[in-house]
Amino acid sequence: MRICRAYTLESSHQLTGVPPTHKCSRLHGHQYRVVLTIEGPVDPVSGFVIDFWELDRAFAPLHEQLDHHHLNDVPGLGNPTAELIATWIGERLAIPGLRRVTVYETPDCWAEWDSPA
Ligand SMILES: Nc1nc2c(c(=O)[nH]1)N=C([C@H](O)[C@H](O)COP(=O)(O)OP(=O)(O)OP(=O)(O)O)CN2
Ligand SMILES: [Zn+2]
Repeated sequence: MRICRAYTLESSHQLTGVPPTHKCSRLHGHQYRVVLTIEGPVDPVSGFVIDFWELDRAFAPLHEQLDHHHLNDVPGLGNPTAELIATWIGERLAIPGLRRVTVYETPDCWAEWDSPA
């Protein structure tokens, strides 16, 4: 079974790996959508793979660091592309069964980090 939990971030950034002529080298912001995907068996007592509240607790410190912040200033996120934000989140979340972190930069553009395990 797979379950998913989505969070919203309002953050600014500018990309440092693109030429100065690229519009994303300039300061701008996005409403990011972060989706955590967890895979595992359904516990026969709780009926849960994992309690959504446990996901909230695990993600809260990262949300605190990212939401309403300039992402370039977050340690480890010097060039905050969707790919590198998804990796940053995936590498910092210790959630049993975490399979995927999806970061939507816009409704039409997203990146997916898959757990190496
Ligand atoms: N592979 C990636 N490509 C791009 C990324 C990225 O993270 N990974 N990021 C950007 C910029 O951050 C840019 O802001 C993305 O927005 P864009 O696609 O331009 O969407 P808009 O909201 O600006 O919509 P438009 O319709 O294009 O105005 C670029 N590339
Ligand atoms: Zn952008």
